[in-house]
Amino acid sequence: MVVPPVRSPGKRLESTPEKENSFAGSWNPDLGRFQRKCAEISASLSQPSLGDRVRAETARSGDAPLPSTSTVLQGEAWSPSPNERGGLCSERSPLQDCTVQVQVQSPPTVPCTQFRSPGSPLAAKAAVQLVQSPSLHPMHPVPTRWCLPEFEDLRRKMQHSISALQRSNAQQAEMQAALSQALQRGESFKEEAQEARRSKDRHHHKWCALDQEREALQRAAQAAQAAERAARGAERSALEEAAAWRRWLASFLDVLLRRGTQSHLQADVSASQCFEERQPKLHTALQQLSQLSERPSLEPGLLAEMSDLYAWLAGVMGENRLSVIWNDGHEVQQKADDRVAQLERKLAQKEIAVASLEHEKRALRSEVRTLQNLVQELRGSIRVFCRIRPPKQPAGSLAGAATEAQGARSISLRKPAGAGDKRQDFSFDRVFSQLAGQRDLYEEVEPLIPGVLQGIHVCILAYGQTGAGKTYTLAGDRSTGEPGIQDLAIADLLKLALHGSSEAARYDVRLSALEIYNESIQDLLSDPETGPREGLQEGPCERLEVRQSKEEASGSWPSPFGSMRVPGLTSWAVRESRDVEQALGRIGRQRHVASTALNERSSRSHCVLSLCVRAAGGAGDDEGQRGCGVLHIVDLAGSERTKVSQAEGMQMKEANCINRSLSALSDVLSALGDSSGNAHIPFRNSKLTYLLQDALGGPGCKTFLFAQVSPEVADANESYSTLTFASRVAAHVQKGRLRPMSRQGPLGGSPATRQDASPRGLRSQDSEPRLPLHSLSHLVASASAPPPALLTSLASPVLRARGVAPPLPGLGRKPR
Ligand SMILES: Nc1ncnc2c1ncn2[C@@H]1O[C@H](COP(=O)(O)OP(=O)(O)OP(=O)(O)O)[C@@H](O)[C@H]1O
Repeated sequence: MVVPPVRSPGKRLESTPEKENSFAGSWNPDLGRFQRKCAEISASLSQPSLGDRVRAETARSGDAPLPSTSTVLQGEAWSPSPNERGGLCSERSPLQDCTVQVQVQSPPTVPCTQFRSPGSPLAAKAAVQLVQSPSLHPMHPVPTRWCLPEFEDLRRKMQHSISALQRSNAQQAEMQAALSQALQRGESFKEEAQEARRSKDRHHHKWCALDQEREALQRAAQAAQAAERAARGAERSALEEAAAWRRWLASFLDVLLRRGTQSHLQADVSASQCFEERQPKLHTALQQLSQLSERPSLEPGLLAEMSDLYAWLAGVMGENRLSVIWNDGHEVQQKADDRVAQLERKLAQKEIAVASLEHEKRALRSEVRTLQNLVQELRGSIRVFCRIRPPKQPAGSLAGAATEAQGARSISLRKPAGAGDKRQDFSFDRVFSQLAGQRDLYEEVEPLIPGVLQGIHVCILAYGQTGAGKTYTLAGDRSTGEPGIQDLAIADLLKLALHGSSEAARYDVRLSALEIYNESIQDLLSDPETGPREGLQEGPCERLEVRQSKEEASGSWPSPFGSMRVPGLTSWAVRESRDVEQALGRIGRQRHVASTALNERSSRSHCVLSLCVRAAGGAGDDEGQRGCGVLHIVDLAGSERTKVSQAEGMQMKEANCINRSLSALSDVLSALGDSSGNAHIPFRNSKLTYLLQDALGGPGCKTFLFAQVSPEVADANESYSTLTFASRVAAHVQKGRLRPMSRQGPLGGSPATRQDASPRGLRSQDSEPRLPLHSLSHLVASASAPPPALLTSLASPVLRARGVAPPLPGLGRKPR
C-alpha cells in the first residue's frame, strides 16, 4: 500500500521535547520503504488505510493535498548538514527494526524544526512525508520532531513480538539441539533393536530346539503311559482269566466231590472231556500267574487259592483216592440229540401259543373298535361343542367377557340388556375356553377318524357369527402355521389310508370341494383357467346343481353325499399329502371372502370339503368295504345381523342368503333330534341341507357341530343366538338312542327311504333299533365273538337311564 504524500500544513508546530516518544533531527528520506513499513504497520493494526487516515487528519486541519512522493524522489542530491542528524530513526525511534540508511537526494539544507504530531502515529507519518515535499524545500521548515504516543503501544507490541520471536528462536535452537540428541539416541536405539532382534532370533532357534525336545519327551511319556496301560490291561485280563479258572476249578471240584462222596472211588463226570482239554491250559495259566505274582498288584490270595485247589485235585487224583469215569462221546451225542428234539418240541408248542395269542389280540382289537364305536353311538349321532374365541384386544380381560366357560361342559353368557335374567348357562358335550388349543378340539374328533376307513360318514361343522373363529378352528392359521381340525384329521386319515399298515395300499382317496354362495353351488377345485365344462353355467366358478339319484356317480366312485350327487363336481385323486395342500391352496383362492365391519376376511359362502376313502378298486370283501367312508368338513358362512355388520347392496344379499340357510340348518338339526319320530325334516329348505342330508341324518353318520362364540360384550347378542341355536340342537339329540327304522320318513323328507335303497343300509325287525352298518353292526359282526355281556353291561345303564329298553337287541346279529 502506498501512502499518498501529504502537503505541509504550512504552519509551524511547537516542539515538545518533554515527550518521550518524540525524536528530532533530519529524517531518513527512504520514503518508499518507510511508507511500506507504515502501510504494514497500519495493516497490522487493522486500521483503515494510512492514506485515508492522513487525508482525514489533513482535511480536519484544513490542509490542501500534498504533492506526490515521486516528486520528492526526483529532487536533487542532498546530504545532511552538520547540524542535522542523519537517519530517521535514531535512538528511540519505534521503527528501529526498519531503519535504513538511504542516500537523500533533496537539497542539502533543511532547517531543523520541531514538528509535533497531532496526536496520532498516522499524522506523524504524514509529517514525515511532508518533510519530503518539495514545497517545503528549501525554505519551509522540516518537521523533525513529533510526539508518537500511539507508537509506544506499537513499539511495546513489537518489542514483545520481537522478544517472543527471540524466545521462540531460542526455543527452536533448544529443540533443534534436543532433536539432534534424539536423533542420535534414535540411532543408538536402532542399533540396540537390531542387536535385540538378532538375540531374539538366536533365542527363537533355541526355543524351537527346546520345543522339539519337549514334544519328543511328551511322545516318550505317552508311549510309556500306553505301555503301562497295556501292561495293566494284560495284568487285569490275566487276573480275570485267573478268576474264571478258579471259578471253573471250584465248580469242577465240587462236582467231583459230590459224585465222589456218593461212590467214593468213582465219579461220573459228564464234562470230563472238557476237563481233559482244560487241564493243560489250567496248568499253563497257573504257571503264568505264578510268574506274574511277583508283581505287587496281583491278588496273592487268588493265586494261592487256585494253586491249592489245583494241588489238591492233582494230589487226590494222583493218590487214586478219586477216579473219574470219563463219559463216552457217543453217549454225549445221543444225549445232545435227545435234548435238541425235546427243545424243538417245546419251541413248536411256544410258536403255536404265540399264533393263538396273535389271533386273540386281533380279536380283542376288533372288539375294542366295536366298543369305541358303540360308545360314540351312545354319545349320540350329533355331538355339539362350544368354543370361545380369545378376545381381539388383549386389554379385554376375562372378567368383562360376555361368555365364560364354566367347567368342561357349561358356558355362561351375560345376556344383552333387556333379555330377561342377567346370566344364562348353556350345556354342551364339551365347552372349550379361550385357552383351548386346536389339538384339544381335535381329541374329540380323533377316535372317529379310523372309522372313515370302514365306511363311516363323519361331518364336522363350524357354526357361529362372523369373526367368531370358524375358519380358524377348521383350517387353522396359515400365517402362523397353526393346523386346524381339518388339517389334523386329513393328515391322520391319509396316514391310515396311504401309509398306515400293510393293508394301506388297498385304499383310494379322493377329495372334492364346493361352496354354496347365494344358494348356488360352485366347484372350488375346477381349473379357473379352463372355461366352464359343457352343460354347466358360466360364472366366476362353474355353477353346479344337486341331484338326487340312486345311481352311482360316473365311474366306479360313489358320490360323497350318499344318495345326493353333484354332477360335474371335480374330485382329485389324493396319493400324498402334497395333493391335499395343493387342493387347499386352490380352495382358499377360489372361495368367496370379503371384508366386513366384523371380519377382515369374512367367508361369504358355506364351504364343503369332502374326503372320500374306499378300498382300492372296490376290492373290499364285504359290503362295508365296497362302500365309501367320507369325511366332510363344513365351514359355514358367519351368521350376522346386517345392522351390525353394516352390510349393504351385494353384501346385504349375501347376508340374507347366509342367514336363511343357517336357519334351515338349525331346523333340520332340531328335527333330526326330535324324539317323536314323526317330525318332517325340512332338508329341501336350503341347498346346504339338501346336499348334506345323508351326512347329517343318515345311518352310519356322525356329526360334530362346533358352535363358535366371541367373548366380546359387543357381540353378546350374536353369541346368544349362536348358543341358543347350538343348545337347541344339543337338547334334541337322543344320546344312547339308536334311530329305529319306523322313524325314517319318505325319500326327501327323511333319510329312511334313501337308506332302504342304500347299500350301506341295514334293516332290522320293526321293533328293533336300526344299527348303522359301518359303525356298529358291521364291526360287531366282523369282530370275533365280542362278549355280549360286556356290551350289555356297558350300554345298559345309559339306555336304562334314558328309558330305552331293551338295551341292545340284535347286537350280535350278522348283517345281510
Ligand atoms: N381360537 C383362536 N385363537 C386365535 N385367534 C383366533 C381364534 N379364533 C379366531 N381367531 C382369529 O379371529 C379372526 C377371525 O377368525 P375367523 O376368520 O376364523 O372367523 P370366522 O368365524 O371364520 O369368520 P367368517 O364367518 O366371517 O368367515 C382371525 O384373525 C383369527 O385368526
